[in-house]
Amino acid sequence: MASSKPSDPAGHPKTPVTIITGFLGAGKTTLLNYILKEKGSRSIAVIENEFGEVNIDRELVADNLLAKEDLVSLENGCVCCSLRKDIVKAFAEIERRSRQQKKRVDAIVLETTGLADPAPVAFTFFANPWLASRYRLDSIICVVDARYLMQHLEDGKHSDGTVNEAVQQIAFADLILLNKVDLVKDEEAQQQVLSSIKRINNSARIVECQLNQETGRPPMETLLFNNLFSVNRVLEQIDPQFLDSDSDEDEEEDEPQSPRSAGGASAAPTQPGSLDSGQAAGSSDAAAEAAAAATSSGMPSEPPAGGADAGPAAAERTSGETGPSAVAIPAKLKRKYHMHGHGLSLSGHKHGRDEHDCEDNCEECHIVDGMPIKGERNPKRRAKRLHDLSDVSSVGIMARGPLDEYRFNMYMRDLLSEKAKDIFRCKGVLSVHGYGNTKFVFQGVHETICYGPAEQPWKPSESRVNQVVFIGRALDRKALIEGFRTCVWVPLPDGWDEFRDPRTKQPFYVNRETGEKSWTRPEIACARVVATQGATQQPSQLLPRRQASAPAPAVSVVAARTAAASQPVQG
Ligand SMILES: Nc1nc2c(ncn2[C@@H]2O[C@H](COP(=O)(O)OP(=O)(O)OP(=O)(O)O)[C@@H](O)[C@H]2O)c(=O)[nH]1
Repeated sequence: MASSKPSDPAGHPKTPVTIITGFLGAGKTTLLNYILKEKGSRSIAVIENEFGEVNIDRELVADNLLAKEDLVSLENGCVCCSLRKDIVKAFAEIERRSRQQKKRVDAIVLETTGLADPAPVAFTFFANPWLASRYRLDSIICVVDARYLMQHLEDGKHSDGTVNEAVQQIAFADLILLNKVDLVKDEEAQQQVLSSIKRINNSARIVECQLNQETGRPPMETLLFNNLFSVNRVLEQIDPQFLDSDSDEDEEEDEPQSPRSAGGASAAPTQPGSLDSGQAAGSSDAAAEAAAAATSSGMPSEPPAGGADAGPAAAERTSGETGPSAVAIPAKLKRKYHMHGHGLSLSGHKHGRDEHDCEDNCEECHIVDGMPIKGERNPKRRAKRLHDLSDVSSVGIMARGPLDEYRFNMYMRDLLSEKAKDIFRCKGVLSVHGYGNTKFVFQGVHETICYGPAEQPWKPSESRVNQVVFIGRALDRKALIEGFRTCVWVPLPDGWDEFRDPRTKQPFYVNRETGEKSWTRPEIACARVVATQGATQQPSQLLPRRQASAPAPAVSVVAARTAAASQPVQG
């Protein structure tokens, strides 16, 4: 177990897991930061999943963590599809770290990307014996953006049967935080949002809130350790096939491999996503280490009922050999699951060769205690649901050097005036010229955009790299990068000073010697003159040497393109 004894007020022996879901920009990280700030003496580990090429959330969450080891990042993909296999590895990594540091973990919060379908994520806690033996799904919290919900529901309508992420997120929620109520003043619009939510999910608790305001947040005790997740509710009201396997990915390789089964090979995450190895204390084989640590460390660990305490791989072995596994599910569910899985009667069904009763345990059906055993699964699968993100991509940009405030504002203004509908989300961490050590955070959800200082300034040892990510539909990668490149501040040519129009804040430039005033930044004006006047003017006369020879601002683009951007993926 991750902890010596989780301090779960409900008295559960398993560590509770809270999944935070909700569309891009709804307020998930704001909620997570609130939880981390208000957690009191509880020790909370975080698994944070980021769709974008550049991980901004890690930066935004890190300040509220007691230790950087409390955060495991799953980057550049969705835990519901491309990174699904990494969920178990992330939990194993948390266990490895908590053992190493001899500290308990009371609860784990998993923040999914705004494009994730929570169903396959939740399913993993039932399908994977190792996870199921040590963790319980406490609740799925869906943060809803009151301002953009209607647009997201409408945008997500697919005639081809693919998943609408916004609908799935609400449908699977046990608690819905209807956030940003401050942005919807119109009562009719508020009612429309509320009734749309209720039409999708009328059993979840809905709490209207304003997560970015101290006075608008729900009480902490309603968020964690609330034991709201109910498999029965999911089966009865949302997805009768919830517990059926849904993809080939649930096969053997779903598990982190044991050193034995993998021949010592690394279970390192595969592209496009990656477990945040930067903070993984050098471990790329989290599962193997967890297995080793479990047997060698002096850390007390919970003995799960199924004897699956020696890491995920061991759980795989024991559940297959000795059963029953540690998975405890209600009798009603077992029956339901079993009926599902077989599509036959609860007992006395045919296996092709003989007929027998196997309600709870059946070697032939690979059912132990009513649950499928890893790799020896119930053969019936639910129809695959396409989690189609083929037209959604992310563009990550990293640039060294402070930004020119005005140019960056203009760049964003022009971009959003054209593409706000398609840019679902943009965010970044910025260094801005003229603001000393202040680190700026920039957050955009469609056309709503805001900048503000981060909780912590740039540290002296920190490399000041601007990091920005855009997530949306039909993004023009080249234009985004080129545009951003022009925002990096470069020194003025000698003899020029910058001023600001007091009303519009637009900068203008004055030549000290000649008194010439220009609204265009001199070095660009000079370059244009050169271009248009050709050989009649020498560039070196117009462009001061310092400027002419100044190195181009280093703008680098994160190489990997989000996998989901190029092809539909299963989830
Ligand atoms: N007006 C308003 N803004 C809010 C509220 N809650 C959060 N925000 C802002 O919404 C923006 C997005 O918030 P995040 O918490 O980063 O959203 P997210 O769901 O984590 O975003 P992704 O992880 O990118 O999907 C930030 O600028 C927040 O400050 C609120 O109640 N009202």
